[in-house]
Amino acid sequence: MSNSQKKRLLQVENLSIGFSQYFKGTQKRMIHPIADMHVNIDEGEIVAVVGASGSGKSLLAHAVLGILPGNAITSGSILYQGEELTQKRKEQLRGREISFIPQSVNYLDPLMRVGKQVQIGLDRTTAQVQQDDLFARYDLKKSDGRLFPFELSGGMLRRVLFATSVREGVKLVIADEPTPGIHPEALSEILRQLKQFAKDGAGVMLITHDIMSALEIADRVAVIKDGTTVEISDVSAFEGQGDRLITDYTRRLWRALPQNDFDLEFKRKAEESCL
Ligand SMILES: Nc1ncnc2c1ncn2[C@@H]1O[C@H](COP(=O)(O)OP(=O)(O)OP(=O)(O)O)[C@@H](O)[C@H]1O
Ligand code: NI
Repeated sequence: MSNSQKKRLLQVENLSIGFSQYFKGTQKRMIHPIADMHVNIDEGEIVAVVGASGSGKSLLAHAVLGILPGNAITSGSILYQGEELTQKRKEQLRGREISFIPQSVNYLDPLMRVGKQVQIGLDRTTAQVQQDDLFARYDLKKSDGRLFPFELSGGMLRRVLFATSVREGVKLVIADEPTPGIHPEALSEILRQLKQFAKDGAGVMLITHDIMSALEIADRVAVIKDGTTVEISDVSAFEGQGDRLITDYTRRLWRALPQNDFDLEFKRKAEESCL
């Protein structure tokens, strides 16, 4: 897709998420893991969301999908195709136009055969053929479809999760850590599939710890720290010593990658300058 055709698909502004919690039995308090988070995704664009564990990446995804727990209180705005994404609209779009590849295999139904789970949302008459096709694509045996989740390995379950997200007419794909525990061929298949979603015009939010994979396929990278967006940069800024990156935090993240083997003096100076 050329730039001139690209349209804004998702726009998250000033997102804050708090939880009311009981402590000491009866007293109530609020915690605010997310404050003033923002991110936007255009049609045909892959935006990677990276950040430390607990920084709020999954909560961002869950807020867009409308699957936050009941005690969550959110503020800010989430626009999808220029219109406010209300809870009702989230529920209508989820699993259809907006597809979710969850972080945990616990999202699968433990009591349903995995083949049936992959068929959810598919046209009845062609569901079996499509399932066979998806299983082949993700290196699963046809007979695996008759198994229950507990009978599959972690890597196989992740591939089943991926298969549940591939639907015709998908416009926004939210993939939360889709790659851990996946062997290299399946990893490149998953990255290829995410790229294909984007090529077909969908927007992709790729949440990951795997910055190298993210840089391989993403157009832009949003860096999240302590529940806030610290930077959104073009992937091209992740080169050399990261001089084109905006924040020291992101520069440090980039320089800390194993292949960016800068000399120690440089690392020390970089660290001092961010303290
Ligand atoms: N239901 C909840 N109630 C209270 N706090 C929560 C709840 N869910 C998440 N949090 C807190 O919000 C913060 C962000 O959590 P989140 O799951 O979004 O992190 P993450 O960036 O996805 O981490 P990881 O990379 O480990 O998956 C964490 O500190 C977490 O403890
Ligand atoms: Ni997470």
